[in-house]
Amino acid sequence: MMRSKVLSLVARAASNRMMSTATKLTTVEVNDKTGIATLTMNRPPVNGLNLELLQDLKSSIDEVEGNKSRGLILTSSSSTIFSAGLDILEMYKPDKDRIRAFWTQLQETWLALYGSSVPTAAAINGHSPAGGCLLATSCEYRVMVPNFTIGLNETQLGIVAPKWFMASFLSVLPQREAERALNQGRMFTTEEALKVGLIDETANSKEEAIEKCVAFIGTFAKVNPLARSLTKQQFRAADLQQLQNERQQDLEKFLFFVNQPAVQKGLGIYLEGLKKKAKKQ
Ligand SMILES: CCCCCCCC/C=C\C=C\CC(=O)SCCNC(=O)CCNC(=O)[C@H](O)C(C)(C)COP(=O)(O)OP(=O)(O)OC[C@H]1O[C@@H](n2cnc3c(N)ncnc32)[C@H](O)[C@@H]1OP(=O)(O)O
Repeated sequence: MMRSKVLSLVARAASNRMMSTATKLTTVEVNDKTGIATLTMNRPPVNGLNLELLQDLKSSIDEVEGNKSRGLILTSSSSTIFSAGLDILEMYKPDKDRIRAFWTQLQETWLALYGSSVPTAAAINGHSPAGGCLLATSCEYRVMVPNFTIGLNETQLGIVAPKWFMASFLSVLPQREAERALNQGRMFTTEEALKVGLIDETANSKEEAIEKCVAFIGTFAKVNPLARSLTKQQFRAADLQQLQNERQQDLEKFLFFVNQPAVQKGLGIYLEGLKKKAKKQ
């Protein structure tokens, strides 16, 4: 390795603090110069959102809220996948207690991310279907690397995105665009996502995506943090309150829906298709 590269790695390590090492599925690294935290999902192969990853995500978001970071950038350790969305294995032939805990945790994680008091941005360095898109659209800004896809594809799996998934989508896209894309279960390429406004910028690499997220968060440098965060909360309060008010009904609806034989059959076929595709590669 060239000496300059070694020196730059040493300098970078010195200016970044690893905040959470106890959790294995996410890491939080705070840059000492910018004060911005990078939250990285690390559940190979596809960052499928299972109960444990959702728990780690929630505790990492809480950690960033608590450590006075100037902002939060959400990204992935994979070079091709931001997140494949909910881990379908949590929903297919589910364990009765675990699936309750799983959905409840998903609700909590969304409430924490969408309602976060710090500025949030997603450096989308890979595919981002369904729950992956939910995470990205829960942030305030999105920068995506080319040649990947993003969208809420639930109808393609024979499932229905709940109202709060739609709320995140609608905080980014105009209603007409959001409704059509959701009904179609449309996945957008990076270029299409930029055109329609689902993402804010493109970047040629994960590093560049993070730099652009840092620049976005930097736009708040001269804004009073309390005024900024209360303004954000007011924009998002109705969506957050709606889920808070309906959490139990939302859970029961999900359990009823996911346990329908037709839905189970559809999930089984979809999983089989994914596995066949993986074997061919
Ligand atoms: C009336 C109101 C009612 C309200 C009811 C509410 C009901 C709502 C319910 C649920 C909502 C769900 C939202 C979701 O997030 S569902 C998940 C949707 N995700 C997807 O469709 C993505 C599927 N995956 C892919 O498209 C690809 O895997 C991709 C992410 C593009 C990566 O491709 P590639 O790099 O080629 O990797 P492989 O396809 O080979 O996958 C590697 C292994 O990972 C497994 N895999 C992939 N995705 C998932 C997943 N989401 N869950 C579980 N497992 C997944 C895949 O099978 C491979 O496994 P293996 O190596 O064992 O064969």
